[in-house]
Amino acid sequence: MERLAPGKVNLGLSLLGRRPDGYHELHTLFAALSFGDRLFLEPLPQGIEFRGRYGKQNLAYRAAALYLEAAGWPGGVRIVLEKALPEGAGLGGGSSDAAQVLLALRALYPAEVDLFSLALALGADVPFFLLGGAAEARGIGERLRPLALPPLWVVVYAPGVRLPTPRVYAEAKPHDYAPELPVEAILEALRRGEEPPYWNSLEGPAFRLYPELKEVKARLRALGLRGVLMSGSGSAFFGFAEDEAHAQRTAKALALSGYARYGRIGGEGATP
Ligand SMILES: C[C@](O)(CO)[C@H](O)COP(=O)(O)OP(=O)(O)OC[C@H]1O[C@@H](n2ccc(N)nc2=O)[C@H](O)[C@@H]1O
Ligand SMILES: Nc1ncnc2c1ncn2[C@@H]1O[C@H](COP(=O)(O)OP(=O)(O)OP(=O)(O)O)[C@@H](O)[C@H]1O
Repeated sequence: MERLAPGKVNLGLSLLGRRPDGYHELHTLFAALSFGDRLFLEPLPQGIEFRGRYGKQNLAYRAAALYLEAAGWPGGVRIVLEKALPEGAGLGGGSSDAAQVLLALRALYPAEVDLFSLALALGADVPFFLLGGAAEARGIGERLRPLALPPLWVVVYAPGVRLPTPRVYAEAKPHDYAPELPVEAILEALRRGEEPPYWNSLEGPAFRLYPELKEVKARLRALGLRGVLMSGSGSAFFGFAEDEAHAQRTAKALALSGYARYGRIGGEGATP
């Protein structure tokens, strides 16, 4: 069984405040990309064979162990993970891999298991990837409301800066907190091809840690992309191109200095 584990971008991310448990209350819009990692899974009589980095620490491996244990299933699975998304870039790579493993194992070994709870235990971004497409998220990212997005050409660029998510959140200060995102105004601007009125509250902490990221954002704007924003906890940025030719040209120019890809979000073609 082969599955695409799509990446994601956050079409706006507002930090509403800090919770007693140390996590931050979020308001964000997730959008799955049309590209991502690839997973190959096949059933085994027992045990988990995993081929990919980090071994048993890999989120894909951990998702398999969690599901098989929760389902109480003696069977096992062989997983080969083919990474295509840059790690620690804010594109949800590991989270998406984990969600796809949960979905694949439920297909291989159906059981009365609360996939959503297993996903949330693996990470704040994992529940979204059980849905795919686009969704408004609250809480730490687990309270989801599906959204309909117009089809858009998106360019994603990650400079070679690895930004660990916990480090960026740890750097967030109360002056980085912001109100809720204007969801309807954002969707309307995206539909009209205008500059969306969104922001990412984690840019402040990320730019304090790595000031050179400000230049990255300015460069993507100078290339004519619209709605340029850092995704998640970074260091990846994204922006919208006028059409496929513009997206292709821009990704090509950016590929000379880091990870750059173009693809689609929204419309019916967003999720595989
Ligand atoms: C930045 C985003 O990617 C936006 O989509 C997510 O909020 C982060 O999701 P994630 O990478 O799955 O994050 P997790 O692995 O669950 O958490 C990593 C660390 O980020 C911090 N964290 C995460 C989510 C959140 N709402 N508040 C937080 O403060 C916590 O310190 C946590 O220990
Ligand atoms: N399958 C995986 N793919 C990538 N990283 C993984 C995986 N499993 C564990 N990791 C570890 O988790 C860290 C975060 O992975 P991930 O790629 O999800 O970060 P991210 O792109 O910033 O995601 P997010 O947007 O959720 O913060 C990596 O730096 C790596 O150390």
